Amino acid sequence: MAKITLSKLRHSYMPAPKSPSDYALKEIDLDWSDGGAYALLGPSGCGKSTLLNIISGLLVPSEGQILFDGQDVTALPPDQRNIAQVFQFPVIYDTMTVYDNLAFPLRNRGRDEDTVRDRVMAIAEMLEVTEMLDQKAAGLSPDNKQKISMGRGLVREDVNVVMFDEPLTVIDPHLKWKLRSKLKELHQRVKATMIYVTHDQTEALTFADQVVVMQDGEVVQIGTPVELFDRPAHTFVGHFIGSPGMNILPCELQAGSAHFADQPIALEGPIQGEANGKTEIGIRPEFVSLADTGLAATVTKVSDVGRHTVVECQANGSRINAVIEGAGPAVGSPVHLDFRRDQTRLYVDGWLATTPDTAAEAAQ
Ligand SMILES: Nc1ncnc2c1ncn2[C@@H]1O[C@H](COP(=O)(O)OP(=O)(O)OP(=O)(O)O)[C@@H](O)[C@H]1O
Repeated sequence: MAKITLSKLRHSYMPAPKSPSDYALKEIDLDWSDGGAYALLGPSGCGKSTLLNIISGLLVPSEGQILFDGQDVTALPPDQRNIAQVFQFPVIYDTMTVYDNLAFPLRNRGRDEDTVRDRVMAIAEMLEVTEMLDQKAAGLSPDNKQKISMGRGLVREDVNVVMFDEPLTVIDPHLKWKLRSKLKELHQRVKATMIYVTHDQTEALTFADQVVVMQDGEVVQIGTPVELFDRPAHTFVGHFIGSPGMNILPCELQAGSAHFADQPIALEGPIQGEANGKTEIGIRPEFVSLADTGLAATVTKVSDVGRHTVVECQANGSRINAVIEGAGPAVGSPVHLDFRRDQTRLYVDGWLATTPDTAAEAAQ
């Protein structure tokens, strides 16, 4: 396994790129540490496949370098990078048995049959497919075919990185959660460096220790699932992660305080920098509550989502979601909303601009 470094990486599909918008990947500097479980998360078109293809060697970046354990591999073709890849659709040989499919990557590299047997049996046991080893792959369900495809990616111990590209696309929704947790468990057992590419936040947050969130060719935040939820560095992360996502409200700054709908809104702490630009308040629905006083709003929708209720409100032309316990008020009711102060953040031009009030925290 290897540490992977992306240094000053940029890529444009255009022959003579000029402005930043001509680049599918804007400048990316990133370290993927040896043995880490990473997810690359972002909406369609943000540049995930471009980045994956650059790491695997299918694409040579317009600028910058890729290093494996400090060694420059930017110009190396895919077969010399020692990478395993699992794709959206199963890549297996239908006419071979499951055993031979799993053994293929090892036999291909000339491993002796004892080593092949040890590895295949270990991977089959981890994936719970031991009883299928003698079956022809052609007869397997799509889920099991994809499991074997994952097994082929994991069977070699000497790869630099295992990359998964939206691997659960073909999996039945009710089996997805099973394979998601299986992959997490597999990472803990095989301890390989793994990069999991997805546009699905649940998949990313279940699998990864560190999630790299991309938008429009840029990495906007790298963090643990908890960090991304607690302190989104950008409104995009706040909105993209969470269900429903963070409430983002336009606001004005007056003498250093944020005002929404002509009301002062207490922020978590001091504002860093000049705060020149578009100012917005960010607060997660989990920290908005219905109260006797506070921001006046009207309930527009109430959704019972199982463990809690999402109350959607309108205030001053903005939608504000609150997540509450128990039944919600009737649609059309006037309500007051209270924002938990230590969770109320300010964003300037999309980027987080407040820091926690350490004095208030210390007093708690
Ligand atoms: N071969 C290509 N030629 C020109 N433009 C491309 C090419 N491949 C991708 N792009 C553009 O580069 C940008 C990033 O695309 P990319 O496929 O990397 O995103 P993605 O996040 O993987 O999206 P998806 O999940 O839909 O595959 C997009 O604007 C896309 O249109």
